Amino acid sequence: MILKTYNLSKFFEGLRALDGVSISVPRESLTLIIGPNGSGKSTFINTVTGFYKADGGRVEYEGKDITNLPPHKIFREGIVRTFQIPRPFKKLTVIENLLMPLDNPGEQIRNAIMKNWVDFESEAVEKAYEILEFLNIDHLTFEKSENLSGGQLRLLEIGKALMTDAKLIVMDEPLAGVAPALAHEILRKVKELCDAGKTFLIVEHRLDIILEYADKVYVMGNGKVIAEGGKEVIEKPEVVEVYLGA
Ligand SMILES: Nc1ncnc2c1ncn2[C@@H]1O[C@H](COP(=O)(O)OP(=O)(O)OP(=O)(O)O)[C@@H](O)[C@H]1O
Repeated sequence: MILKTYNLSKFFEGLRALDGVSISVPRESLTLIIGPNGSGKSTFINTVTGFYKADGGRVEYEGKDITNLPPHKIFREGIVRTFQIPRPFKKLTVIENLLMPLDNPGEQIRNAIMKNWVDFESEAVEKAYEILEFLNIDHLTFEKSENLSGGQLRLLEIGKALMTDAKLIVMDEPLAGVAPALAHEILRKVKELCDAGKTFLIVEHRLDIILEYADKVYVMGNGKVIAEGGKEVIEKPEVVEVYLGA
């Protein structure tokens, strides 16, 4: 297991947003977290990646306790979180956005704006081109990000995550606003990346599209894990019930 949580809890003014969540994320796989609105999925991801402080429990990454480390330290351990709302710098091109590091953008933003390409290491530039090719968006290399479709923006987000060399990529609703054909393409790329050594932890609502790609599924309800298993887990009565009740 690359990531494990033990009884992870997070309270908001008495509300148990996470109520003792224990999950295990197998290496080089796609682990999916589903559940109705407000069940705690985003809170879970935010707590694992250090954006929220846990009120109880433990997070282990590669066997190391990373509970409540600040986000930049968790990032350095090898976990990258892509955001629910893609936020590339709109006026910059795709390649410029890729060359912008996720952890410490300050100096590099200036370089990109000033077009100081020489300041980018040629190794990074080469890697960016390889990633664009792999993601089939190399025709957009010099396109301004504001001209990208929802799905293309998600691919750019994945590209940014790949630039970091993180082993675990955490995504919140990567298919929101993405047309079905491109959504499937994104997921096929995710699976290829799993085969190449990456691990994905994904929160997603579009079960009709994503379920067939999931290696492991956790279902949340009211801040707890109410079911886990393969894709057939959604047929369990307790899962149907939690969705109906929501
Ligand atoms: N920063 C916050 N402050 C107060 N309450 C919060 C905060 N973040 C989340 N909550 C509450 O915690 C509960 C779980 O919310 P969370 O966003 O984790 O659910 P979710 O499963 O991701 O929902 P959705 O699918 O709608 O994104 C909700 O009741 C929500 O209102």
